[in-house]
Amino acid sequence: MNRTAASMGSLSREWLGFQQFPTATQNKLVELFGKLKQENLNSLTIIVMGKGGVGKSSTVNSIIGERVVTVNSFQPEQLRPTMISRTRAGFTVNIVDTPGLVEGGYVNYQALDLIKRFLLNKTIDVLLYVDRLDAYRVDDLDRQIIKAISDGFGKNIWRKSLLVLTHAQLCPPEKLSYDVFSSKRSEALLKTIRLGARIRKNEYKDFDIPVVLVENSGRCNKNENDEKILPNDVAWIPNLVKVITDVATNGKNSIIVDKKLVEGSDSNDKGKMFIPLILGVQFLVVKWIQGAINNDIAKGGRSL
Ligand SMILES: Nc1nc2c(ncn2[C@@H]2O[C@H](COP(=O)(O)OP(=O)(O)OP(=O)(O)O)[C@@H](O)[C@H]2O)c(=O)[nH]1
Ligand SMILES: [Mg+2]
Repeated sequence: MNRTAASMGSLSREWLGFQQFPTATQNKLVELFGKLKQENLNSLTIIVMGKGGVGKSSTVNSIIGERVVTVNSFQPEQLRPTMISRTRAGFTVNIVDTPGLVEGGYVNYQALDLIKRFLLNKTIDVLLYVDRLDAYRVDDLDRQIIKAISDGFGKNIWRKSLLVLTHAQLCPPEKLSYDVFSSKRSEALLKTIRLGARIRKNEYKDFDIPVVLVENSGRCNKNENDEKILPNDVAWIPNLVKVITDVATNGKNSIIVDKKLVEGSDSNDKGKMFIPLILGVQFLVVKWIQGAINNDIAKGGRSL
């Protein structure tokens, strides 16, 4: 487990943005990284995925404490994945920002393929699946994108994942309290993740996906220690990093992106093998229904 930044094939820089964090946050992060180092983990590779424009790049910038990737309000920005590596006191964080997986109403399978190729020979320790807290619906597209991630990286990636909800400094609609609103939104998304990843009821415990709320806005409220806080008073940056380290050390295997994974699991091609079989079964079913109808007509004719 002694993967260093050098062996990841990346150029790791001193983490200058770290000093931007308030002292209270810095102390908490140093403690968390210290715990990881005690477990012989000297680096973490985090990948950030989700639909377009949900705040992936903003979240990467918030974690690093610098504007390392471009944030764009009105057009899809990122076309290919980028890896940012920062080292602080012997601990390296590698974080991979990716292009949105849904653009213009469709799952962008090409983008997913690009991400897989980019990650070849890397190990994913944690997946941040990002969406917005301030949205009110989940639809079939959400399920499709989850399914695409599962097909691409294997269902087990959800054992190393957390759900990150941005735009968390909101006033809930109607009379809902903040906590009730955010748990309703989280539950709806978790349900979709279980559905899309085909996680069965008896597996829920094994695929326990934590939810973390995030507010990337510069106008985020702060506590007396100058840490950015949510309406429920949680200092969210140390909380996010804490949950990331929890997931990294949850005892489940990290996802190794090898050649087999990149080339072998093209589910579209796999699906094609079954087309003749499906057509055959369809043919038999149609024949059987036709037979039944003919039978009914024959019987009906007699009873008239
Ligand atoms: N208020 C608020 N705005 C946010 C938050 N996160 C992101 N934004 C804004 O949402 C817009 C899109 O953010 P990005 O970080 O570029 O989103 P993205 O998911 O990286 O987008 P793509 O790379 O195009 O897929 C920008 O205008 C951000 O400033 C947040 O937590 N709160
Ligand atoms: Mg982006």
